[in-house]
Amino acid sequence: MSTNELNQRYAIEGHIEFNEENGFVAAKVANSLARATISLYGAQVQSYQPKGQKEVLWMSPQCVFEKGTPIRGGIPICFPWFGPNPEDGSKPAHGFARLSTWDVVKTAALPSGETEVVFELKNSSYTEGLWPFSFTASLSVVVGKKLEVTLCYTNTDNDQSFTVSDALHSYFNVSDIDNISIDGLSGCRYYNGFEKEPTHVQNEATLTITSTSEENRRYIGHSATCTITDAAWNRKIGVEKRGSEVTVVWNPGEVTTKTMGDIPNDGYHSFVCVEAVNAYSDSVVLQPGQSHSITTIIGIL
Ligand SMILES: O=P(O)(O)OC[C@H]1O[C@@H](O)[C@H](O)[C@@H](O)[C@@H]1O
Repeated sequence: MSTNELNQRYAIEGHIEFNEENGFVAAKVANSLARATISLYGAQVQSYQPKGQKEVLWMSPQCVFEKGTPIRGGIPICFPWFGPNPEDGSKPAHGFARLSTWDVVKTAALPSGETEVVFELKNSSYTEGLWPFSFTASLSVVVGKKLEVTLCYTNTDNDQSFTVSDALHSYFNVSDIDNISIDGLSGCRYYNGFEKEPTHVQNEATLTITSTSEENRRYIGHSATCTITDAAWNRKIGVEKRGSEVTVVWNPGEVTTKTMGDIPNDGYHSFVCVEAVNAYSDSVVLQPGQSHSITTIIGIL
C-alpha cells in the first residue's frame, strides 16, 4: 500500500499519520500522552517519547537503512528464532521478522487517549525459503504514558507443529552505560553468552555493567519487572513483560563494538538492551491453530 493509501485508510487526526523516513514508510504517532515512530520495515518501534521526557529508546547514529539489513536500535522483533538459526548459521540472525516489511491492518484512537497500531506478517515465498511453515504474526503497539508492544503469532499450518524462539529486543537510551544499574534480576540463573548451561547465578541485588567487555546475560525463569536506574539523568525506566520467561541483558562493550559497522566506536556507552525473550526451555511449540503472545511494557517510573 502506498503512503497516500495508508494515510487515507489509517491516519487519525491527533493520533497517527504515515510518512517516508530513511527510505522506509513509518507510522508517526503523536497524541496528548507521547510520540512514537514505528517503521513498517520490521514493524520496528524506533522512537518513544512520553510527554515531557527524553527519548526512551536508542537508535544508532550509524544505522543502515537498507532492505535485507537489520536496523540497529529501537525494538527489533526477533522471530521465528532468537540469535543464530539453530540448524543453519548462514540464515539471518534473529530470524526474518526484522528484515520483512509488515502490513498495517488496524489503527485506533483509544478512549484513554492512547493510540494503537497493529501490523501483520504472514508466510510468503521469502519466509518459506528460510522456515517452511505457515504462520500469521501480528504486532500491536499501544502508545501512551507507557509503550505496550505485543507480538502474537499463530500456527496456520494444517498438519505440522513448529517451534519458535523470539524476542522484543529493546534498546534503551541511557546517559552512559557506566551510570546505570538494573534491578529485578537478583537470584536468577543465567547463561553467560553462548555457553551451553546456565551455570551462573546473579548474587548481586543490582546489576551494573563494566563497559570494556561485552555483557550478554540470558536469565532463565524470569518474568519479573526490571528497572533501569539512570543516575545522571535522574530517571527510572520500568520494563514489564508477559508471555516470556527469559530476559536478556546485552551491551557489546568497547571491544565488540569496534567489530560492528553500525555502531560508532563509543556508541556502546549510550544504550543497554533489556529484552523479553522466549528461548531455551521457554521456546514455544505450537500445534496447528495454536497461538502465543509476548508483550513488553515500557514506561518512565
Ligand atoms: O547484531 P544482532 O544480530 O542484532 O544481535 C545483537 C545481540 O543481540 C542479543 O540479544 C544477543 O544476546 C547477542 O548475542 C547479539 O550480539
